[in-house]
Amino acid sequence: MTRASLSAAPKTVRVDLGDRSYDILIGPGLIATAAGEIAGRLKGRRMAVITDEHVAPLYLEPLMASLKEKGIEAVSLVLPAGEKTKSFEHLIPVCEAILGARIERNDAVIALGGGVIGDLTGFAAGIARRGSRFIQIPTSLLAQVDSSVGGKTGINSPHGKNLIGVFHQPDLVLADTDVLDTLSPREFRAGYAEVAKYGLIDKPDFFAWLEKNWQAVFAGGEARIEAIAISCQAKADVVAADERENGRRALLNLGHTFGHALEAATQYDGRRLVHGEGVAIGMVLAHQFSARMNLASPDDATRVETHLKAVGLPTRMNDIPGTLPPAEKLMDAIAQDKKVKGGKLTFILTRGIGQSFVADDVPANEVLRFLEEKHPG
Ligand SMILES: NC(=O)c1ccc[n+]([C@@H]2O[C@H](COP(=O)([O-])OP(=O)(O)OC[C@H]3O[C@@H](n4cnc5c(N)ncnc54)[C@H](O)[C@@H]3O)[C@@H](O)[C@H]2O)c1
Ligand SMILES: O=C(O)C(=O)C[C@@H](O)[C@H](O)[C@H](O)COP(=O)(O)O
Ligand SMILES: [Zn+2]
Repeated sequence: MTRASLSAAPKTVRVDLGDRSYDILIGPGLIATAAGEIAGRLKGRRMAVITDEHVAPLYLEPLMASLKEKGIEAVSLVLPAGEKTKSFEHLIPVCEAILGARIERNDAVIALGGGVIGDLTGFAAGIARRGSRFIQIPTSLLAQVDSSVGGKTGINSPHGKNLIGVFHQPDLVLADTDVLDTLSPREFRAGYAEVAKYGLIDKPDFFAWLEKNWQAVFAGGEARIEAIAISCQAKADVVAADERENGRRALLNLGHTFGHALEAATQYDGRRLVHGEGVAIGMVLAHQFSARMNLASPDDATRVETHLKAVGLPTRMNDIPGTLPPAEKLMDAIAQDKKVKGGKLTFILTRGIGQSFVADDVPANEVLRFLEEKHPG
């Protein structure tokens, strides 16, 4: 079992994976004290920090100063920001930076950034020297509540999202909640979609709490920290129970089969659609499709859409700027989804708010007709 500590600051959520268990620390000021947390847990005194061009000017220097103060020798690599960085092109310099810095097995690779940097760096750490230690310092809301936890790493392909990668768990996650103040409102909203996802999977009370308190979560302070801790705890519980997605972990994919197809269809162009926005549209579609299959009430889909719209997220395919490829093309990306088994589609569907389930063998013709109806044309 995993458990969030109630009173301590920072809050700690433990991901319970036997001898690969690790802590997620959540709270203000953690970048400045990062080296203390790292040195207390890892023997190595050499690190490679990977970050992006937006995060580096804000947070790289304080992190490097903290490492230096504790006698940790570190190199850094700054990559372009955005989803297109999750590619073979950028994997190569990350691997070379790790090897060039002579990161040994007790040393570590640090991802300082959002989910793009976390997924790419985690993949490089997973393959360099057949597996190097890895620390996540997530700086976007999405990365703090989702991508930094659970060990899914990888890059995209024109064939689909995250199709190349490995499971490689971090040794530590440091979620400094102060850094969210510099995140753009659009990126904060995108991360919020993954927060709402935990409510829609199996926490109807949390979803209802978010409907009432989302403004406080956006404003910062205790409500925000609480929402992050609840999200991390939810993810930690699922990962501890099903690390490699043989069953229950697939629930974390709610909204993603549609969402990933839309990201691929927009060529991972963040000006049109970012991951969390795809998830928001995908979660509305998953609830609408469940209603169409007579599994849930259409009122639930309306409730989900109303809430996501209220926070300013896109909820329909026609909220995406530009032209989308036809529904048949979206089906090509859906057919590449990692949950497909024996050519049969698996979707996360729902019986109502917080009652999601894994549906195997979803008829492709029904999905196609549904997408044709919803497609902006
Ligand atoms: N591995 C997983 O389990 C998992 C889970 C969810 C999402 N993901 C992946 O995560 C990626 C999306 O992550 P994301 O939404 O963090 O995108 P991102 O990494 O592109 O970050 C969003 C933007 O915010 C900037 N940024 C990040 N932190 C900032 C800060 N504190 N201040 C100012 N700017 C900041 C970044 O430079 C970027 O421009 C997708 O590739 C998605 O597939 C992975
Ligand atoms: O951790 C998981 O498991 C998830 O599904 C979390 C998702 O939010 C995330 O976007 C993940 O990368 C999607 O996984 P994928 O296996 O469909 O690529
Ligand atoms: Zn996601």
